Amino acid sequence: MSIGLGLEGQELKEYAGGDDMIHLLKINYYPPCPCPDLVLGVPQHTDMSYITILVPNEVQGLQAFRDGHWYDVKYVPNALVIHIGDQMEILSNGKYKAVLHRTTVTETETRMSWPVFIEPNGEHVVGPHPKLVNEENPPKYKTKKYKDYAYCKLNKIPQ
Ligand SMILES: O=C(O)CCC(=O)C(=O)O
Ligand SMILES: [Fe+2]
Repeated sequence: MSIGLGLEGQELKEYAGGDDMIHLLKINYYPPCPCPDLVLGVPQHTDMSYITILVPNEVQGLQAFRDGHWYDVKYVPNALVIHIGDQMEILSNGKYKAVLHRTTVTETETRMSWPVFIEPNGEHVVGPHPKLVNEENPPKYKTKKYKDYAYCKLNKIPQ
């Protein structure tokens, strides 16, 4: 991903916090629902992380939004799903876009997923990488501590 932005191989990871980055495992459990058309498992959102590495069980349910449509993210046995999250969008000054996604439920089957959110520690300051901004490409995002970003996002306060 670093090379994709024209940086050296390790530069993005180093600026993102290197080995101080946090790996946060969440376990999602979506039981069967009698009215699957009326509810969502998780409402639409982007993840706050840099990236999310997700292992789903075999029950279809994850959807991603693109060009005005929701698309099923097809279950592929033994494959990992990688989401780009908000911090990666910020770090790349908007070149990589955080993916809007949601989950549906079914009437008969239990879905589970195990996302690992790779994110900065709370004190880490995140903003567009200095090598990706200049006069023609001014920063599109504020630079702030991750804990302050998370506070605003969770409390729906503008960033
Ligand atoms: O269950 C899934 O596939 C996605 C869950 C999710 O988006 C989340 O926990 O942030
Ligand atoms: Fe998510």
